This record gives sequence, structure tokens and C-alpha cells, in this order.
Amino acid sequence: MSEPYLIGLVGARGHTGAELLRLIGGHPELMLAFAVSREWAGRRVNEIAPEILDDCLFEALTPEEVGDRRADAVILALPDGAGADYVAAIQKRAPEKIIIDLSADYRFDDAWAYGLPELFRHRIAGKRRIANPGCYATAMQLAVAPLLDHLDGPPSLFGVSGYSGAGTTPSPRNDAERLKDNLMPYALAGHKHEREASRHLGRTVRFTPHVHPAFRGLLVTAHLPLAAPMKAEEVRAVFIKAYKDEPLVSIIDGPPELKDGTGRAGVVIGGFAVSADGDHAVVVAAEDNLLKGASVQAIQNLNLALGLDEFVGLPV
Ligand SMILES: NC(=O)C1=CN([C@@H]2O[C@H](COP(=O)(O)OP(=O)(O)OC[C@H]3O[C@@H](n4cnc5c(N)ncnc54)[C@H](OP(=O)(O)O)[C@@H]3O)[C@@H](O)[C@H]2O)C=CC1
Ligand SMILES: CC(=O)N[C@@H](CCC(=O)OP(=O)(O)O)C(=O)O
Repeated sequence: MSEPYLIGLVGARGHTGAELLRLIGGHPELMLAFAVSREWAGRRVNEIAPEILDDCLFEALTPEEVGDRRADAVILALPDGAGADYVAAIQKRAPEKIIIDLSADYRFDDAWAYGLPELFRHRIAGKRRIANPGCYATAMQLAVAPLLDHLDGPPSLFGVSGYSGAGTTPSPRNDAERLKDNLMPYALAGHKHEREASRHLGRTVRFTPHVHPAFRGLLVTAHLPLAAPMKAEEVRAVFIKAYKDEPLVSIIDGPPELKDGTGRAGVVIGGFAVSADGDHAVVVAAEDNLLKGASVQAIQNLNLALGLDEFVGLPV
């Protein structure tokens, strides 16, 4: 058997970091080289991820140390704005290393591939700098893209996410007490994922996010203005055709509920209602924000960058 690829993870204490540790530990072609956390330095990684079989400890590595450590790829699972020093150090000391960045920092940068494989697979394979999409932006683009040629005007999307979407730094959006029996709207205009989805779809979308009281799970409901009347079966057929070969996109008849996405590796899309006048269609997508919304997509991208089967190591 060939040597496994060595993977460094920076931001390993976080919500997406924990999912990535488990996925790396269970992947037949990957081995964890190091896991960076300042707060958990010295603790054993397999306390968090039993899938990691060796005695690797969390370490507080500097960006330069990350650049110098032996690794084929580094995944950055850091808050927006915190990864630049790591990217610069890798660029300077070991530019051949693959970087998968989970933040929003490089999603608008043409020097980085945008890692939404179901839509842009051919632009990701073999690349060394990959920006992993946002969680809502993933569900939104998958819910809109198949109908792009049938649209007349901007789609409008209502989104709901679990509070793990807001990371571990305390904020009203991850305050479980405040969210109890509650639903919190935020970023009513100009959410970063509205800009991200608009940019990569090549069409303006409108998006209003909300956070719900459960830890994980995300739903978007898309209102899609149609250029010419369509029947609900026609809308559904467009989605079935678009995703027929995609193991991480499931099409169902009725609208998925939030729980249909929670814990699922991929996205489930359904609903496919059309207004009585044929003016607009409504499509619903459910996803786990920490899985296809972050870590699963990062492993898809890593597999593509390494030249492996895109789905190896993933529960498809
Ligand atoms: N949560 C989600 O659903 C999704 C998140 N993302 C994106 O993924 C990234 C990670 O998110 P998430 O896991 O939720 O974040 P968390 O807040 O849960 O974790 C952040 C991690 O970054 C480390 N960290 C924080 N600040 C710094 C810093 N200045 N320098 C070095 N390390 C730092 C922390 O570890 P320590 O302090 O111990 O070093 C921790 O491991 C974010 O950019 C987020 O937007 C993308 C899609 C979905
Ligand atoms: C509930 C909640 O706060 N969700 C986050 C989800 C976005 C996210 O994870 O951010 P990145 O674009 O950096 O990947 C938000 O709306 O900002």
C-alpha cells in the first residue's frame, strides 16, 4: 500500500475542526500530521476524535512552524481574517503544499479555486489553493443553479442555520439560552454569502439568514422567478437531470425538513412547487452546515487536489 498523504489542520479546536479530525482519521489515504490549537495545546487529539489512532497532541504552532512541518496539505479552519499569516508562511516556505481554506477570505480571489465541486469540479482538480464555500452559499447555489437558464429576476432565499454556524467565539448567534424557543434574523441585507452565491452563480440573489436553537442543521427556501411558466414536474425534472450523477445531492419530491439535512454528508433538495400563475417556483434545500457546508466539502476538495477519487473517505 502507498504512503498516506500527510494533512495539517489549523483551527482544530473549532466546530469544523472537530468534524475534519474525524473525517481525516477515517480516511484510507490520509494521515493527520499535526493539529493546531492554542487553547488545547498538549491535549490528545483522540479525546476529541477517536478515529485518530496515534498519540498526536494538539500543538500551538506558529505560521512559520506550520510552513516548515512535513505535510502534503494544510487545512485552515480559522475565523475570517485569521488565516493570512499561515497562508503567507506556507507560500514563502513550502509553496507546493496544498491549502484548503474554510473562511470567506479567498472566495472572491481569482488566484484561488472556488471549491463547490458539483458546479465547478473541472476548475478544482489538481489545484493547490482552494477556497471552501460558505455553508449557506453551498445550499443556495445548489438550490438555484439548475434553474439559472429559466429565471427572470433575482432569486430570493430564506435561510435558517443551527448555532454552530456562528463558531465558538461567544455571540448572540451562538448563545443557546437566548436562542431557546427562539428564531433570530440577522444580516438582513448584504450577508457575505449573498455576495458569494451571487458572484459564483453569475446572478444576483437575495438572502436573509436566521439562526435556530439547535446546534447544527441548515435549510434554505428559494423563491425563483420564472421567465416562462413551468409545471412543477418540469422543475423537478431539471433538478433530477442536473444532479443524477451526484452522490452528495439527493432529490426528493416534497420539501425536506431541517432534520433531513442534519447529520447527512450531502444536501437534500425538494419541494418543487410552482405558483398557480406559473410565475415562480419554490425549491427547498437541507444540509448539515458542518458537513457538506464545511468539512465534507473540504475533503471533497482535498481529494480532487490530491488526484484521488473525489468521494474516497466520505460516507456516500
Ligand atoms: N461553523 C460552520 O458551520 C461553518 C464554518 N465555516 C468557516 O470555517 C471557519 C472555522 O469555523 P468554526 O469551526 O465554526 O470556528 P470556531 O470558532 O469553532 O473555531 C475556530 C478555530 O480557530 C482557532 N483560532 C481562532 N482565532 C485564531 C487566531 N487568531 N489564530 C489562530 N487560530 C485561531 C481556534 O482555536 P484556538 O483558539 O484554540 O487556537 C479554533 O480552533 C470559519 O472561517 C467559518 O466561517 C464555514 C462553513 C460552515
Ligand atoms: C449562524 C451563523 O452565524 N452562521 C454564519 C455562517 C457563515 C459561516 O460559517 O461563515 P463563513 O462564510 O466564514 O464560512 C454566518 O451567518 O456568518
